[in-house]
Amino acid sequence: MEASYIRTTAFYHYTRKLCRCDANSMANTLVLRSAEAGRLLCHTMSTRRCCLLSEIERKHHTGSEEDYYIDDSEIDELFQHQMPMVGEGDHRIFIVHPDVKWGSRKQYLTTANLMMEEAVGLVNTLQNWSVIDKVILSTKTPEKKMIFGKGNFQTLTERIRGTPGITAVFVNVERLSPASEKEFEEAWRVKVFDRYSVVLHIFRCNARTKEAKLQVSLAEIPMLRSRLRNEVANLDQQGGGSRCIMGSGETLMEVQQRVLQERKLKICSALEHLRRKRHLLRSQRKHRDFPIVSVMGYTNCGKTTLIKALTGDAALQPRDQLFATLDVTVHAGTLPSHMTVLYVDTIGFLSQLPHQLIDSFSATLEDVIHSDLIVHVRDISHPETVNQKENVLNVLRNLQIPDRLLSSIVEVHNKIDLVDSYEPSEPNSLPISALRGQGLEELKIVVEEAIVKSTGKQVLTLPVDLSSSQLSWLYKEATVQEVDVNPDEGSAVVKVIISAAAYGRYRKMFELGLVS
Ligand SMILES: Nc1nc2c(ncn2[C@@H]2O[C@H](COP(=O)(O)OP(=O)(O)OP(=O)(O)O)[C@@H](O)[C@H]2O)c(=O)[nH]1
Ligand SMILES: [Mg+2]
Repeated sequence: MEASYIRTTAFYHYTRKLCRCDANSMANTLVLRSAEAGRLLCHTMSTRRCCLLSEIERKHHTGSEEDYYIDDSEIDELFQHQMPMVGEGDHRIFIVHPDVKWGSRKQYLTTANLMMEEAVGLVNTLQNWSVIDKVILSTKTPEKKMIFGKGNFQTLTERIRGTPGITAVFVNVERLSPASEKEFEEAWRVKVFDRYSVVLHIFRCNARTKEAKLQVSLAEIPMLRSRLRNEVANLDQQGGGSRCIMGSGETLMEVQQRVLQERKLKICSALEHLRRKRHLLRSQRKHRDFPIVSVMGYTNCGKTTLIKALTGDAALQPRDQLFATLDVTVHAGTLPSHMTVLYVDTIGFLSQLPHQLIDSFSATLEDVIHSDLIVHVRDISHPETVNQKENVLNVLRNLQIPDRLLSSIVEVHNKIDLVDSYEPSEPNSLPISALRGQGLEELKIVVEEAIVKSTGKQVLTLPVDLSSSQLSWLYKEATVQEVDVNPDEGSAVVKVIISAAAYGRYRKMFELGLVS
């Protein structure tokens, strides 16, 4: 039987299968087997989901409250069924770092050795992944399909093929083009990953909450798209990929792209739902007038450890792992004046993190834009600490963080316990050890001063009549620092930190005598 006929028949059965899907079944994993190639194109598809999607899309435009709701089991299902980008199980990795020696692509903020160290760190973060061998190769054309020159590529191919046990090669570039990936996989006969796929896999392994799972699923879509393009190009070469599936008027590529587009729409809708919920929580927090401090920094610098030390929140779990925190979480702590602040723990930064990945997670960082202060934590014991700082500041600028926040950042030098005879290298930075609890009281004082400044709160001394509800009102709406009671007169002098809005309300209620 002619090969293209077999393919067309396979597409036909595939389409029929799509149409015959039981509308009540939650998901149907459809496997298209291209008979002669023996390849599997597995794609998850559910007719019910498609209906749901159009419904979501429709509601999206009408904008009613429960529009975006997708229950937990559906999110889990979506997350589980989306193809894991780098395969399951163990990997023994060969790392290649293409080093650009000059030109616009050269990394001026770092060195090839340090970039390689970071790549090793990424691999070691994953359970059951290990580095078998690694090499730094210079290149002039990192953007070209082949990246490496002919001679280098040949030597590299021989070395990879000659090293037993390798299951994948990690090319330490932000993103490989589908063509390069295909070329390399054919030459090296193992899977090929780039920074995007490895980081995304770490995210996938660490995603615990609904939002993180949805964001990972969203970030995976561009990879699924390019993989699909590769698969269809392969079939095309064999003469059938872009043909219409019988009777449908759509090619396989178009069907698959549509499925992905629909999936993307669904994820975006669910994220929008969660974002709205977060917005509501944020406005409730604001209403309660608690200042918000966002704790940011490079991955593994000690953000979670610091918040744990400042708040005593036992639920926080610092881990010696890249991207241990994938969700924004909020934790209450107290400053020296007894003011309650909310510390926001954020996702860590990494150099050369692909933009699509940042985009997917930037929604998570929305809270930062609405905070009153940013604390930038630096791992001062890290050899790359200066470059890491630059990287964090660059990302913050790109995230459109307001100038008022950028200009008031409190910089913290963490892990001083790991640095022999630490000497402050920069003015206005605070040395601490979050792990050992060093420098935390000083940090709290600085945070308090910065908060008072940024929120426009004022420290006031108010005379209070103890027979009225003034004092309890102040305890509720402001931060009471000191109460000096005069028992004979039944009054007190109270030192408070209070916002302009709360003071306005106070005056209206008590000083103007409306309430006693
Ligand atoms: N020696 C020392 N280790 C620290 C200090 N602060 C944090 N660590 C360690 O650094 C590792 C990372 O800490 P985390 O608090 O999880 O770092 P993070 O910035 O939240 O990391 P991500 O969430 O992955 O971005 C853990 O093993 C901590 O115990 C410190 O002051 N001194
Ligand atoms: Mg963390």
